Amino acid sequence: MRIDIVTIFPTFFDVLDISLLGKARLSGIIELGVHDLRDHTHDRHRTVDDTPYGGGAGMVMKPEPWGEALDHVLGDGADDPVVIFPSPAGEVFTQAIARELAQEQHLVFGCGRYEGIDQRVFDDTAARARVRLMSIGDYVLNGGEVATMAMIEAVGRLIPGVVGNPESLVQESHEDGLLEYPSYTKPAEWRGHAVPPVLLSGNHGAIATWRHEQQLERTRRVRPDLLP
Ligand SMILES: Nc1c(O)cccc1[N+](=O)[O-]
Repeated sequence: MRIDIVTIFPTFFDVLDISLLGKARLSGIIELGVHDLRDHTHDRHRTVDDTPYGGGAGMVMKPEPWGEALDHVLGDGADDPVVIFPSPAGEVFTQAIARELAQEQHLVFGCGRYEGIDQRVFDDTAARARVRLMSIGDYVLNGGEVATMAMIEAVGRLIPGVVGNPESLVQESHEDGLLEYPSYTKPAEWRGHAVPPVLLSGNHGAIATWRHEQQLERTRRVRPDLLP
């Protein structure tokens, strides 16, 4: 998979050189390009924003630099890219969407800042690529970089070969629509807290039953909205 990111803060993504995603890049499983939007400006101040038509507070990101940057990143579009713009006005990013995106050949993330990106950038891009505005939650961030990082991690770890043991992807929160069960490791007793005896029983059937019951109880208590 190829991932491209357009941002005014390219060094924000230096962290993608480490850990699992860094290894995936070294092994060629993931190819990453980070592009500075200001490289697609042509004035002395490398201007990327301007005042909003219709008035209002804040600044809006200009269409020209975005148009040029996305022309560069999308190329002829032969690999059928999906262009994702993190936005509070987007569809909610879920594990199911992460699984969908992990099947794609080419993802492009457009990180907006200020009051957002001129709408015509979305419209112009949608004429030549699949465009999705995506939200990671109902709260206010200063831009799309943090959301992009979260989505890249959620998608990247699902790409075959990125996570060493694929089994570890199966029993996780949201993977089966439920929250994950509580986990324990040695010692069997710690500060007066004992590990649930069933986990020490060696009875795999009973352990599986207990874990599913814990998932249901936790989901009912914390995230009843996830239950059918
Ligand atoms: N919530 C938010 C925002 O306020 C700004 C950019 C992106 C997001 N988001 O992805 O959720």
